[in-house]
Amino acid sequence: MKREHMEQINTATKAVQVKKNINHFYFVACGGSMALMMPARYILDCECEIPATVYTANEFVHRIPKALGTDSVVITCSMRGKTPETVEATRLAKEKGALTISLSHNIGSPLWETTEYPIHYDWLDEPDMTNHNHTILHCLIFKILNAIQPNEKYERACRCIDKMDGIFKANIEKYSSKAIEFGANYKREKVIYTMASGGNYGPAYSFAICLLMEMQWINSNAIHSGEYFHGPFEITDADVPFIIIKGIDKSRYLDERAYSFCKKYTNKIVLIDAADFDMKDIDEDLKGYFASIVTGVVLRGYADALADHRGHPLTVRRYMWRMEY
Ligand SMILES: O=P(O)(O)OC[C@H]1O[C@](O)(CO)[C@@H](O)[C@@H]1O
Repeated sequence: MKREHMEQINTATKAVQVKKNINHFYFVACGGSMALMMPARYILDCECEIPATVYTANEFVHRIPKALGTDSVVITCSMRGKTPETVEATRLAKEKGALTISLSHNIGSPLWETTEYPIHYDWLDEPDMTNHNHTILHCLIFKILNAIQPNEKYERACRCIDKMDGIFKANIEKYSSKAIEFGANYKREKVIYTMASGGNYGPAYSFAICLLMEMQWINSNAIHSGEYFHGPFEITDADVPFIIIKGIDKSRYLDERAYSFCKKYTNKIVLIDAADFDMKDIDEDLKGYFASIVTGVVLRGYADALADHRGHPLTVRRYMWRMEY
């Protein structure tokens, strides 16, 4: 990881450490940037007694959570740093006295200027993927955990961060032919559902709403594996495609149950099982947490292949950033 990224993370962590009675961690962003925060919230929720919630920025702004105040830590994220809802949520949080930390690819953006503790991340043109948003956020979360409740586990987690570039690349390679197969076989589908739970729900949600709906104009919905049996399973049929993620965290059973049922009624399932990920050198008790960000990277490969086979670049939008909304 680049030195400036680590310094920004350490500065933000120190500011959190100074707060003695943190009442709530709020993760606030929009779309893909919000989905990015779900695995981070999952880690905090599993490891720490302080409540953590993910908000879409405009709901945060309009609802203004009652507990938001001087004891709160608000972590916001925006790739371009210009999404008005996210900038406003950060401004509001600061006004309420909360500690604000913001991740952005865009130094000097409105978000960067609004927040107290900005953290930069690189994106696809940076070869070392430990500088990308997912790993920067994981690093921040484990550093915060270690600052507020020191534990050798979190120190080990911080050391795992350096190994993630190799792990991402090994898994991109491992899944590259499967991704191409997916692109070729699914290019004419009008609808593709995703299903996951636990730390993998965020990547599944991001794939559904951003990569399929926004960037490919393919109908989709991210179904929570636990919720599948409470409505969505009624649409299961031989011609209804699903991408099912089986995680290796505490909710794996939910994914296995959904997969077992689904596969009885359709063969149109693309299964991505995190147990097959190449996670060498990651400590056993931390694999589940890191696998969720590998899922996102693997899914991105599937989206690239789909876009390629459809001749529909991921950059094309009809409305986003083009029309008034
Ligand atoms: O991360 P930013 O710059 O706030 O952008 C948010 C927008 O980008 C996406 O995450 C992906 O294009 C959208 O879902 C969302 O509207």
